[in-house]
This record gives sequence, structure tokens and C-alpha cells, in this order.
Amino acid sequence: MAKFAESLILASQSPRRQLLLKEAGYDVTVITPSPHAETPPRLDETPRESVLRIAREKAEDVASRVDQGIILAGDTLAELNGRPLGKPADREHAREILRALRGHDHFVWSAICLWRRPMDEVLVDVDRTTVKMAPLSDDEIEEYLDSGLWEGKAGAFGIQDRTGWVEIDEGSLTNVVGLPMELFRQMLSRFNE
Ligand SMILES: Cc1cn([C@H]2C[C@H](O)[C@@H](COP(=O)(O)OP(=O)(O)OP(=O)(O)O)O2)c(=O)[nH]c1=O
Repeated sequence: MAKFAESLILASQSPRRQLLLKEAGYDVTVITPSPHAETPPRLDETPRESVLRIAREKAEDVASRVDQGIILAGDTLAELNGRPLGKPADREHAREILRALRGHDHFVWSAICLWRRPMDEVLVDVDRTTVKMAPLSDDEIEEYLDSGLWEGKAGAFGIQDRTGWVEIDEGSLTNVVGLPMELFRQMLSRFNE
């Protein structure tokens, strides 16, 4: 792993992003972006464009409060037939999303923004994973909804929650969980070039 003298600041309240970094040996300080920093996906954007913009908004918000270091922000969306699927508003919404996704291939997009202070050098990039959800029965969906694990997850489902229910066709697993670690390492090394 590349060593950085600069501190790494995770601009995220996501416990999963924090865990992925910790497991990979990165020491991070967490500063949560303000809830107003992020504006939801817009109709005139593709899901790819939305995650790139939103990751940057979160990083910029935290950068305005940091004097020195590298700020890392991310954003994740699922996409089914061009339609962005974010975090479900409630159980009803989660059910609707899972019924739409079951049995289908879909994409998961995660963007990363690295914002280096005080130079204000900014890198933004995105990764895409193709996944397939098993043809879940209504009962299986209700069982998952009962677990509450869908809350706060793009596409109302966590690949890490039920092994075998979602399979990766192509791409990175950490990208699906919210932070593509391969891309993160590449981006970090670009600051060293
Ligand atoms: C598709 C999928 C998403 N997710 C999670 C990753 C993200 O945390 C979440 C998408 O929400 P995001 O808005 O990307 O992030 P967040 O609200 O959790 O945290 P913050 O904005 O503060 O950084 O969905 C999983 O954990 N497993 C999955 O399989």
C-alpha cells in the first residue's frame, strides 16, 4: 500500500466505506458532509453523471472545513434499464425496488472524489459493476424487508447481507458495497505522479 504523509479524511457517514478502508489498512478521520451538501439525481443526468456530481458535492462540503489533507467522498446508485435506484424512502419503496430488480441484471455505479487541501486538486472517477439479482419470491423479499437491512442502501439491497441473492457478472465487489478500492488506490497514486 502506498504511504501518504497527508491525512485521509473520509467525507461519509457510511459505516461500509469506513470498514472497507480500515480493512485495507488505511487510517481515516471521519467528517460527515452536511445533509444539504448533496442534491438528488436529476432527470437530465445519467446515473453515472449523478454519482460523479454527488461525490464531488460531498467532498467539496467537507473540504470547506479542512485545512490540510486528502478528502475522500463517494456516492453509489443502482441502475435498472437506465433508471437510477437510490436509497429507499421506506419499506413500501424498498419492496417496489426489490420487485423491479429480482431476476434482472443491473448496474451498480460508485463514484469517488478525492479533494486535496490546501491545493484544491480534485480527482473524480467512477466504477461500474454488473450484478444479477436472483428471481426472489415475494416471501423472500418480505423476509429481507423484515430484517431492516435494506435501509440506507442503494437499490434497497446489500450484496453483503444475503450471499447468493446477488451475483457479480462483471466488475468489483467493493464498488457494489460503496467504495471501489481498486479505483481508490489508482486515484491516490495519481497524486504521487
Ligand atoms: C448496492 C449496495 C449499496 N450499498 C450501500 C453503499 C452506500 O453506503 C449506500 C448508498 O448510499 P450513498 O448515498 O452512496 O452513501 P451513504 O448515504 O451511505 O453515505 P454518505 O453519503 O455519507 O457517504 O448503499 C451496500 O452497502 N451494498 C450494496 O449491495
